[in-house]
Amino acid sequence: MIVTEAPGKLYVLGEYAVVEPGHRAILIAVDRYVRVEARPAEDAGTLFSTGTDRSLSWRHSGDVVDFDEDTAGFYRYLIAALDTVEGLRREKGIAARHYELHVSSHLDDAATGTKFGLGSSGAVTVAAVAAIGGIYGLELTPDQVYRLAMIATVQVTRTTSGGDIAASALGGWVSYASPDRQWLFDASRERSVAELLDAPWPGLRLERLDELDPDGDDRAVPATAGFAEPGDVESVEESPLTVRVGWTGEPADTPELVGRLRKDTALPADLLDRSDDLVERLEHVLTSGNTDNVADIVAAARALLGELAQQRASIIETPELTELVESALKTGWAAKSSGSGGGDCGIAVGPAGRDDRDLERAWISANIRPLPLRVSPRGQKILTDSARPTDPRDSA
Ligand SMILES: Nc1ncnc2c1ncn2[C@@H]1O[C@H](COP(=O)(O)OP(=O)(O)O)[C@@H](O)[C@H]1O
Ligand SMILES: C[C@@](O)(CCOP(=O)(O)OP(=O)(O)O)CC(=O)O
Repeated sequence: MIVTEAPGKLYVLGEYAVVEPGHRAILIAVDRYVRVEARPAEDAGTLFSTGTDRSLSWRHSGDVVDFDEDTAGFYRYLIAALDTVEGLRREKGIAARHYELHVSSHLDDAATGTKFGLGSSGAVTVAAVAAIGGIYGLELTPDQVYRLAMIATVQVTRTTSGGDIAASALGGWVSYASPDRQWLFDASRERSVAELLDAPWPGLRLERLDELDPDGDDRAVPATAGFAEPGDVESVEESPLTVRVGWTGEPADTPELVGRLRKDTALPADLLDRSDDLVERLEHVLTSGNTDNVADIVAAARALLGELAQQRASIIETPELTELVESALKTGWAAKSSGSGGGDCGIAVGPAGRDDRDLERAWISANIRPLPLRVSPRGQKILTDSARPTDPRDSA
């Protein structure tokens, strides 16, 4: 059996701008994971998920994979991941196998099922790609897992920037510029998967910015707890910045918000340039360790999102998010909404090691729920690998 995990994500800077190909964002992977178990099967494979009561069977049929249901349903991301990695397997001349994929997502609140907006479709796709790659012994690099998951995702939607996939594949702090998804979709019809793993992708930039140890132990703080005690997280907090996450209690509808903000036209060029500039400045903070300008950078990013929302007569920072940001500012943290806004999460950013007790108190009294999330030092990863034959080409 192969077991993989892939972390959820949060946007730190550059959301919305990053939807335009070639424009940039910084994200963190967070220490909540989607888990996929891949188990060998005989004549047919099956997809299972804790997200639905239904399973879905599939089988190899000549050069294609046949699924027992329309590919547009709940399993669409898993189907696309399977099709993509099976395409690569076929190109490499590796014998086809059947397997079950069992998916469980731990990104949402286990007790209430509440969605925190940590990027479930991205993490599911990434974890599935890694698991199927594991079944066939493909030894995929994080960059290759990103690319395979992105090729899969553009078969489902070309709206998403793929920032969630980037953070989930690489882990830690990730600097990202989105590829041209229409180009990628068209290229995926004309070129082999193997070629697309090596080719330059217009717009794409993918880089991990921190030096956190991906093999280091994760902290053991129960997911239901409030903030971690100071000291609990020392082993993973070597980056110059630390992030705290607050939840407003309102899930957001990202496709609806992105649609409303982009309308039929791309975002204004000057706004995209200013956003890229802020991303570059934060990248410099992370690589230089000089945190002096963080408050200015985060405040400018917040203002820029406000400008964007105003221009498009929409709302990114809801009154609840304003509360979250202003209460954090009063305790000396930099803060902004994270991701599409309209509810969901906000983040507070400060130098690593900063005491967070005042912030936690301020958020609780402002009716904001502090989420016990930290930067995940690891991206997707194969945790157990007990099914793989020594040479996958030997098995049918
Ligand atoms: N546990 C899961 N198992 C399989 N697919 C999942 C799971 N969780 C989410 N997905 C897929 O991701 C889709 C949700 O994606 P989306 O609306 O983009 O949310 P998010 O913002 O969390 O990525 C679901 O409709 C489903 O297709
Ligand atoms: C607006 C965006 O740049 C960021 C949205 O990020 P969120 O964290 O809000 O959420 P999901 O994509 O729904 O997981 C859209 C994009 O990059 O695709």
